[in-house]
Amino acid sequence: MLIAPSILNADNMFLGEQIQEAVDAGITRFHIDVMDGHFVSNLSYGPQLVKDFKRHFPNVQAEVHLMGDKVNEMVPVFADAGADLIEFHYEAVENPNQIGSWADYLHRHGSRMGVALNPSTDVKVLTKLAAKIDQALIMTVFPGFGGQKFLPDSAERIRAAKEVVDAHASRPGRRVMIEVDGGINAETAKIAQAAGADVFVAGSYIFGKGDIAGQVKELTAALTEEE
Ligand SMILES: O=C(CO)[C@H](O)[C@H](O)COP(=O)(O)O
Repeated sequence: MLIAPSILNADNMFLGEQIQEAVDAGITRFHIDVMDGHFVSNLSYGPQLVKDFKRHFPNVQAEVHLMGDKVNEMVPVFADAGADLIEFHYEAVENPNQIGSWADYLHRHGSRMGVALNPSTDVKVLTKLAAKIDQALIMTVFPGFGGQKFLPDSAERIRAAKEVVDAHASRPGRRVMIEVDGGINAETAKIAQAAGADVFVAGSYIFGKGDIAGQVKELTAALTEEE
């Protein structure tokens, strides 16, 4: 189980301090939402943010969620910036048969690769990708903005995605992580976990309540408590 706070809801004027507070509370990976104003109607960060992040936090993972159309241009840019994992949208790629070669490219660069699926995309598309990718990001809201509500059919989609990746992960022991993103709080994280999620992206729940360490603690407790 891994919690990856999305910095989208952090206070940009105090970003370093807020990341440090989450690190001190036990966070080892951050989710960096990159939005192009076209694939989604919002704008956010660029490669300089990833470079600065890795300069200040070299031992903390930077996971980049590309919400943009220009996958072929952006993947190398963010790999060079030092991203530890890059995930782009299945809906944004022109030719899904090329996704496997991006996995090879990123592995050669020492990064990992994920594919993100919008709530309206059939998780069966993962069948052909599972042997190559490291992570499947199952969006639990439509991408673009933080602070939305976890979609009610998400548990079913997570369960179905897990079944597909487990069945097609190429060799025994190779595990494709299932990540969820959107509307994650202590309650929805447990629903997602019960359905098979491994990585939990939370933005407003961690950064929007004025007590980052307390929120990390609460989410960690919810995801580790015995039933
Ligand atoms: O990808 C995203 C938006 O497209 C964000 O990571 C996500 O929405 C996190 O915010 P919150 O936890 O507040 O829903």
